Amino acid sequence: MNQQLPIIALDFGTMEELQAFLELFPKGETLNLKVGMEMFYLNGPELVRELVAAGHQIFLDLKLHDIPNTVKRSMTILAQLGVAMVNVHAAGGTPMLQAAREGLLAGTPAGAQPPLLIAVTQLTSTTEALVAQEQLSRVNLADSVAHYAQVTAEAGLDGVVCSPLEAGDIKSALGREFLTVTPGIRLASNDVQADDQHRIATPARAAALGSDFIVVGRPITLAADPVAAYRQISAEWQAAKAQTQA
Ligand SMILES: O=C(O)c1cc(=O)[nH]c(=O)n1[C@@H]1O[C@H](COP(=O)(O)O)[C@@H](O)[C@H]1O
Repeated sequence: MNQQLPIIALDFGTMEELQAFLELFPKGETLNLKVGMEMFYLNGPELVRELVAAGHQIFLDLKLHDIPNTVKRSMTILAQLGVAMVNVHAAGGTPMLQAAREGLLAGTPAGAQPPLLIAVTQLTSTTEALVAQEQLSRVNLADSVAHYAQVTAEAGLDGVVCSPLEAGDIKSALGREFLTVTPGIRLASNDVQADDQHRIATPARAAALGSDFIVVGRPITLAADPVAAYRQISAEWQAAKAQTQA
């Protein structure tokens, strides 16, 4: 998956809305696209195969969280779709994380690269209060994220989903190769519109903090001019990335 390009979250309620969105882009342009639960429940594997055939790089975001056997068998099936990235919840535990990896390897066609396997630490919609009061965590949100990242790395996965605010600490603790995929992206001009996200940052700040991939939905899909918003976010992300590498 091309780290220079934001991953666009395709969160649409109908296939017509999705098609209308994709048709805004020049024909043949390769995009990083995230198919999440909404689109997958609507049109499932067929949609994923179509997007892959059109040359796009797909993050299949189904956040698997179940017993190891179920996750393993499901991953074996998903690995056959030709996607570039899939995810699970780190809270599923080490046996489930390892089972996910085994399932992916078993299902990847001979000669093909297995999809990157990423674990969600704490959702970017999660707050300090929720971690304390509902998860009854003995540690704060940042420490919980760091711990889940450690567990994920030890289980042999490729990286985590976290907020940009936690990416730097995770990279310092677990190394440059361990990937951080960060949703919760808002432009400075729409910081006030955090929607249901609680731990947010701009594309530039996410790059400065060490994020490897940004995932962006509504700031692009709901923009008056989605392609212009995508270009603006891409430019900001790429410029800040280049600075961090200089
Ligand atoms: O795994 C994800 O992609 C994910 C994890 C997380 O912690 N937070 C999060 O927002 N996401 C996804 O990232 C996208 C963010 O969308 P926007 O808030 O519209 O930019 C949504 O499709 C979420 O499902």
